[in-house]
Amino acid sequence: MAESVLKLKEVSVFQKENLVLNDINLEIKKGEFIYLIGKTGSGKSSFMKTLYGDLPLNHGEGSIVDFDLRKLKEKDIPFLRRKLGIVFQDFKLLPDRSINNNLLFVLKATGWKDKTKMDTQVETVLDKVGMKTKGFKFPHELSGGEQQRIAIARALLNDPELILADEPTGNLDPQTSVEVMKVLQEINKTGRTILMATHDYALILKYPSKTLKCDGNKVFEVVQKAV
Ligand SMILES: Nc1ncnc2c1ncn2[C@@H]1O[C@H](COP(=O)(O)OP(=O)(O)OP(=O)(O)O)[C@@H](O)[C@H]1O
Repeated sequence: MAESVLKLKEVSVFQKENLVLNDINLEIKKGEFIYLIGKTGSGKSSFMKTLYGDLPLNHGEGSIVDFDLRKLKEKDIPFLRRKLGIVFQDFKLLPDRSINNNLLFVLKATGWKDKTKMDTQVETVLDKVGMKTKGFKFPHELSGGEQQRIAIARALLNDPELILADEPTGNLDPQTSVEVMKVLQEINKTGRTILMATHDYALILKYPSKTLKCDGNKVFEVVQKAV
């Protein structure tokens, strides 16, 4: 049996005092690719934020990549984030430095010291997203799709056990979305677990996979109908 990378039991998600999601019971196993869908405001981002420690888990039990979310302290959050790869809709690259330096910055911030190993790791992750030749460029010199590939490369730097992608194709045109999706699929094929929040039903139809839905304060699995 594959080991679990995320387990939630009777979890409630709050934004301040407002209940967003209630009674979530969920297990994600190593190697799965899971979509999280739901209308605007249904709680997808709040759910993701609870998983990476941006919102506290005060109700229910949750473990993610060996961290107990209920016991998570402020000081644990950087260590949790090192085991997660997080990808956002707006790529969040640092505009004042090259792609290589964006990636080196993250490695330094997460405790890497050996320059040769750092350079090799930067090259490895850029290669994984098909951007090996673009490291010298600045973010504004890249297209949206290319910037998102770099953001995915950045998420891979510390070899994460779970990738949380919140609307990674939200700012991209349909064709570019498919290209970014292919990159995520490749990464999943190498054994990494991915949870991806999306509005993009065309992508889900093209790349069917287990799908969770946020609706009416609940999170539940939906079965995709053949079309
Ligand atoms: N920082 C915040 N403070 C208070 N309430 C918030 C905050 N962020 C979101 N909410 C509320 O929490 C609920 C869920 O929002 P959330 O952003 O999680 O939804 P979503 O499904 O990710 O939406 P979208 O698809 O538009 O990104 C909404 O009612 C929203 O108004």
